[in-house]
Amino acid sequence: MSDIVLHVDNVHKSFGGLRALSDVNLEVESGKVHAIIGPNGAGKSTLLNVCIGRIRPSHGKVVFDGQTLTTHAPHEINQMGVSRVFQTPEIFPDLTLLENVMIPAFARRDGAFRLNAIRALSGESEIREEAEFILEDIGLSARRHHEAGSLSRGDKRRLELAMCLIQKPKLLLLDEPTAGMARHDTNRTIELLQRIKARGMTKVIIEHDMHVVFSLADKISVLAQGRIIAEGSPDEVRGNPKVREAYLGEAEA
Ligand SMILES: Nc1ncnc2c1ncn2[C@@H]1O[C@H](COP(=O)(O)OP(=O)(O)OP(=O)(O)O)[C@@H](O)[C@H]1O
Repeated sequence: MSDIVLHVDNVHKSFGGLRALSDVNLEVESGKVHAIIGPNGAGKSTLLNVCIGRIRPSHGKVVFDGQTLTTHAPHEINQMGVSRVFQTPEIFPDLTLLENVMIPAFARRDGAFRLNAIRALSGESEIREEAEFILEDIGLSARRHHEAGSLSRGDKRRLELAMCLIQKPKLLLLDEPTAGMARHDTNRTIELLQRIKARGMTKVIIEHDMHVVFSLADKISVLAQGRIIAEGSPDEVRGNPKVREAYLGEAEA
């Protein structure tokens, strides 16, 4: 029997007269990678932002692990076990990579970022060890004492992923995790996400790069003009003529 951890239930979102999402329903299975694809302006980021509490839907709700997310603030949703990687990395450029990865661990433990407590970090050996392990895992260990602002865009995105992983989320939401990366960085990120998948973490991923989508996704939902127009396994979606017309044909042309 399937085990659904995330339900998007009849979600609508309008910005003034513009309908960004219309009657969107999704079911995300525990431990799986669920990709959301679609052309530019389809509503993918809006949907992700509804899931993390940054945008309130005009109608409908999102339920995660039996709790309604749409009535909670972003930091409360984070405390419930939902982490996200944004299109533009949200890191602390003046702090070292190690400090960047340690801070969200305090947020997970204390319920808030303790930016002013950086000097106390050295005493937190358990969290430091965990952060060192994660930096090793994502291949940034050699630069752990460098300032995060000195990293390339691709490495900043991987650092942000590490900042999510230390929170041990039950659900990880990724908004174009490989955007702006060179092919070898993209492949490293795919390999990292495959390793995380093997550990059973549920993921929702928005991605334009079909190589990434077909390498990772168990299920794909296709959004076009704010509506889900197709859903299924990668093979089902690849062969769906509506999808080819709305998106894949365009991407593969
Ligand atoms: N805050 C906002 N105010 C007004 N319109 C918005 C806002 N956010 C998004 N939109 C509009 O809603 C629609 C969906 O945008 P969204 O960013 O969710 O699409 P997307 O599928 O993520 O696109 P892309 O792939 O280009 O990132 C677009 O027409 C966009 O211009």
